[in-house]
Amino acid sequence: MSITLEAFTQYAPRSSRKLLDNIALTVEDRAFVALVGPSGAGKTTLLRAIAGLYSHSEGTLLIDGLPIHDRPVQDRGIGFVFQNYALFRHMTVARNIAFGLDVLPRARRPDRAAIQRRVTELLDLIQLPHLAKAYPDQLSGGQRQRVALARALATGPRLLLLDEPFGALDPLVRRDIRRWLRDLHDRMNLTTILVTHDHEEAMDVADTLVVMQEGRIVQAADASTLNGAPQTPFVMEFLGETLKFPGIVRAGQFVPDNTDIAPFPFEGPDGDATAFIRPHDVFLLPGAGQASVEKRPHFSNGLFRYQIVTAEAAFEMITPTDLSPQEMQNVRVDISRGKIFYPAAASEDPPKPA
Ligand SMILES: Nc1ncnc2c1ncn2[C@@H]1O[C@H](COP(=O)(O)OP(=O)(O)OP(=O)(O)O)[C@@H](O)[C@H]1O
Repeated sequence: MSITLEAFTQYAPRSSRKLLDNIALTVEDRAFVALVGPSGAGKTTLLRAIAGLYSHSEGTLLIDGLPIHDRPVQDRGIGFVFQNYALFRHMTVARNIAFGLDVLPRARRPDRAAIQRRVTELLDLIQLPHLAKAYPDQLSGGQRQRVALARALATGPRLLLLDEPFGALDPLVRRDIRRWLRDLHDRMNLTTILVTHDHEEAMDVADTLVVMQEGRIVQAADASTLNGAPQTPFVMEFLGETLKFPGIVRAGQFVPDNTDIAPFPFEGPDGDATAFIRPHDVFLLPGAGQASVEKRPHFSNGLFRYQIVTAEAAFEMITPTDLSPQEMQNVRVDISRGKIFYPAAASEDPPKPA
């Protein structure tokens, strides 16, 4: 199922306040898209708008090429899973899954045997056939979340909208269930939109990440484009630990204010600018400067952290190399893999909430 939003603006109820501002987004049929961004960025609002849950909007919202409100709710083919998965506690797992079919108008409702078959299929799909008669309180968080997904899938939706569905799960279960979800998405030819504030989760599971800030989309791209070519400082900082070094672009070079950081070639207009860089893209030039380096006690995923102390600032870098004492003396710092932003790029970011 494809979704197209053009110049889409969503207002708060009975107010002229814009919750979504001039959204342009295309989600192709069978795509897996993650909406990411800080709290209050408008992720849930956008998901609910796509479900057609709001009025009071302007612009275009098409589902498979048709305005969403032209279709009756039951014909939209949308399954929704919320963060708190809200299973009915007094119903068994099987009844929870059957719920969406049980409440269909009589003319559209499958007969009892067909509903039973569908529930059995879905229990197999979520790998919980033995828990048909269990109650939600008897399940783990991961199992409950799978039941919530099965319930959303019962009516055969083509579009799955998921609002922070893994929020309550521990990290290992979270990773397993999102891989499982991705596999399910592929096997069932679904179109899936997932809201998460966890960009690593989004990169792990989605084809496209839509980065939101203050009701707007700041960049929509695959993970490697976002990492390699973030469009604004906000996107770069949102996606991971970032070091910032102010300086100036002059005659084809970026010259950092901090003299312990080596200038490097950069083609761009002359003027004030800031180099943004990930700590693992920082390198050292031993014997070329005055900065000192100290090893930090943290070691994880085969990576070492080092504290670099320059005359002007101290910051940390990450490297797989266990540096020798010689490599840690009188260093100059190489940040030539950094991304340069001019002040205008920063001011294009919407203001941060107070
Ligand atoms: N019904 C409403 N009336 C007024 N303001 C609203 C309404 N719903 C949401 N908002 C506001 O819209 C903004 C976006 O909220 P939304 O829940 O979409 O953000 P989010 O990115 O999903 O955040 P979170 O990660 O915290 O869930 C917030 O400032 C919120 O207060």
